[in-house]
Amino acid sequence: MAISNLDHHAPINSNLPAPPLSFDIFCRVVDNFGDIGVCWRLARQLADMPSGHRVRLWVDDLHSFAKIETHVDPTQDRQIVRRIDLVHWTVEPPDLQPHEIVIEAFACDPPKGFIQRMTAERSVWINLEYLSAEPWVEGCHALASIHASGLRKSFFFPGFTIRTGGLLREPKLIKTRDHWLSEPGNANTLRQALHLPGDLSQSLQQGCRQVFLFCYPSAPALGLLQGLARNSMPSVVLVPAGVYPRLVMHQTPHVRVHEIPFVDQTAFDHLLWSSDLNCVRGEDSLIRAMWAGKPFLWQIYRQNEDAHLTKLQAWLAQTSFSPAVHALMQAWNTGTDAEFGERISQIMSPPAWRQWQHDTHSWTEKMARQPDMASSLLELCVKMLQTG
Ligand SMILES: Cc1cn([C@H]2C[C@H](O)[C@@H](COP(=O)(O)OP(=O)(O)O[C@H]3O[C@@H](C)[C@H](O)[C@@H](O)[C@H]3O)O2)c(=O)[nH]c1=O
Repeated sequence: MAISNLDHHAPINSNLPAPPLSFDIFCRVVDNFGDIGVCWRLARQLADMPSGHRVRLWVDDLHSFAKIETHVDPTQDRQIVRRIDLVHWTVEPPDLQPHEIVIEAFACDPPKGFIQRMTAERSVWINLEYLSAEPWVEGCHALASIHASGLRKSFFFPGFTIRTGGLLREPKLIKTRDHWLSEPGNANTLRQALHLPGDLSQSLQQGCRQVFLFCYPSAPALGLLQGLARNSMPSVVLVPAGVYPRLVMHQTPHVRVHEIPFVDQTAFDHLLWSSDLNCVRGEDSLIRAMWAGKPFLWQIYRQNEDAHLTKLQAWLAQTSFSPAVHALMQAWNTGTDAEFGERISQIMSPPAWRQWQHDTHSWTEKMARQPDMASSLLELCVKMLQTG
């Protein structure tokens, strides 16, 4: 395998080529919503850029997609949603001409016939990798290998440092968040749209704690309720339907649990922004919780041989959280309900909570100063087009 490393920090030759560009993004939904979540965000950000890039997104599972984007019709093999050309990627995919840039998400193997046509078109081929904070990522970002077709395929690694491909962040996201939060009516409108019962909405308006819970079934969620119960402030825990169905049986008058419907990615952000504590999972919601800037717990997607725990440690090492928050995150991923409940109740003491709020806020600010992923990806693609 021939490997080359394109210097992605070198300046772009501004003469070549002129935007707008055209993109194919291939997405196979392996599990859950993270694969399509990342691809959809990326597709939207590219299509929304002022240059007016053309984006075509190939997705094999339209039903999962429709849960996080209500405009998607799972019965339609071709449709335009938010100016993006959607193709249902079936076992017999349509023979379409490849665009200039082909993004293969998470090594999902575009169709063979399509790759052959990419050779004729000399399309730029990028493999978008999963997010990891492990140190080796910096050394592998933007490396290329020569595929059997003769095409060069470059490996784009998102990440938390400037030597990686960065994190998905729409332009002015932090300003948009602050503007949305500055109008308290926005949170109320969101709660109405989620059909929250009047008494819960009222409690939240009166300052009761809002907790958003998006986790895997192995999370010590009962421990979370126990920890919240020990705090003097009442809580309302909002759980997307199907995420933890048994939890509602464990609610008390002091810690209420309410199932909410799945929402689109914009409303998902609003939910995170308006909550006091966010429990998130996987890859994409971690980043969204980070942009919300509120204390959050991350449950990492489980991998064979506990590889995910190494990733969790690598990520924690890059944050500026206290040892108590490190232990809390570890307990959220591997601890019992009792252990987690004890730790969360300790961290809810006012000084520890303020410290966590402060540390999350500063980490978010630091990350928001780095280049965002879509811009870095675009920069790499332009260089690839220039170098041929
Ligand atoms: C609950 C909810 C989620 N979402 C979106 C937010 C995210 O884009 C997406 C959830 O994706 P994640 O947070 O990544 O978690 P996930 O567990 O759904 O997806 C996982 O899939 C595996 C295959 C990956 O390897 C994991 O890393 C992870 O990405 O769903 C909504 O838009 N509305 C909702 O109501």
